[in-house]
Amino acid sequence: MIRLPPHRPGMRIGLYGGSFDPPHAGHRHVAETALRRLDLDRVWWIVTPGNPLKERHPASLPERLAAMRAMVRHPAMEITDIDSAIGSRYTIDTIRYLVRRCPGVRFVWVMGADSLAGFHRWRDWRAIARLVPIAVVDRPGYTLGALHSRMARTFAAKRRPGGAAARVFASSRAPAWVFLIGRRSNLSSTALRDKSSKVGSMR
Ligand SMILES: Nc1ncnc2c1ncn2[C@@H]1O[C@H](COP(=O)(O)OP(=O)(O)OP(=O)(O)O)[C@@H](O)[C@H]1O
Ligand SMILES: O=C(O)c1ccc[n+]([C@@H]2O[C@H](COP(=O)([O-])O)[C@@H](O)[C@H]2O)c1
Repeated sequence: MIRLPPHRPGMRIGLYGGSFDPPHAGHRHVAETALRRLDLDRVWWIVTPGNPLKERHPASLPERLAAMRAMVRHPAMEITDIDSAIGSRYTIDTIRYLVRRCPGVRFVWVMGADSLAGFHRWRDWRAIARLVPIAVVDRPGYTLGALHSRMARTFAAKRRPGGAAARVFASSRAPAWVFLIGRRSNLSSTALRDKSSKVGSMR
């Protein structure tokens, strides 16, 4: 059995999965927004060995974990390799595993607006939505696509308010989702990779 970060029944824990190739301040913004606005006790970052929908192979897992540990220094945030430790490629499998392993913990899946826009392409996406509440942090360029996505339309009646009421969102019964609007970040890993390859080619 793999070792999980400390947890106990009743805790509200955000699960924030990603490629993080490389991690950037936009990722930190998402995790901090979820932590604060949903009044979470913890955010567990879950570094995927590889997004099943992306063809490009990311940097090695140890490299990405090291970069994230250097960037994320917050007592309520845990950087984990849960996906690879349990051999999961798909989010549904990771969430099922965690829900079974941690009875009484209130998990919330956390993601950016671009992920909501394409969520209906994820394996068993409806099952994910029925298993845990989902919090979505807005991202420039993706607001409309997210709010008109198949997931948003399918579960339109299950959308919860994102204002002060979001503080109790983690106790919602799934399916439930919230769209957190506010300060936004336009950073992306693609832009950072492009920039570093340009700098490299100028040397
Ligand atoms: N600037 C941002 N604002 C809101 N959400 C973001 C932002 N950047 C990333 N996210 C979210 O963080 C999670 C991990 O994203 P990911 O590691 O793919 O970063 P990315 O910048 O989108 O990378 P890439 O450009 O390589 O696709 C996803 O849920 C994504 O929606
Ligand atoms: O389970 C799926 O089918 C699935 C499809 C696409 C993305 N995901 C997950 O979504 C998270 C964000 O991925 P990414 O590459 O956008 O950072 C990460 O945890 C992936 O494992 C999951």
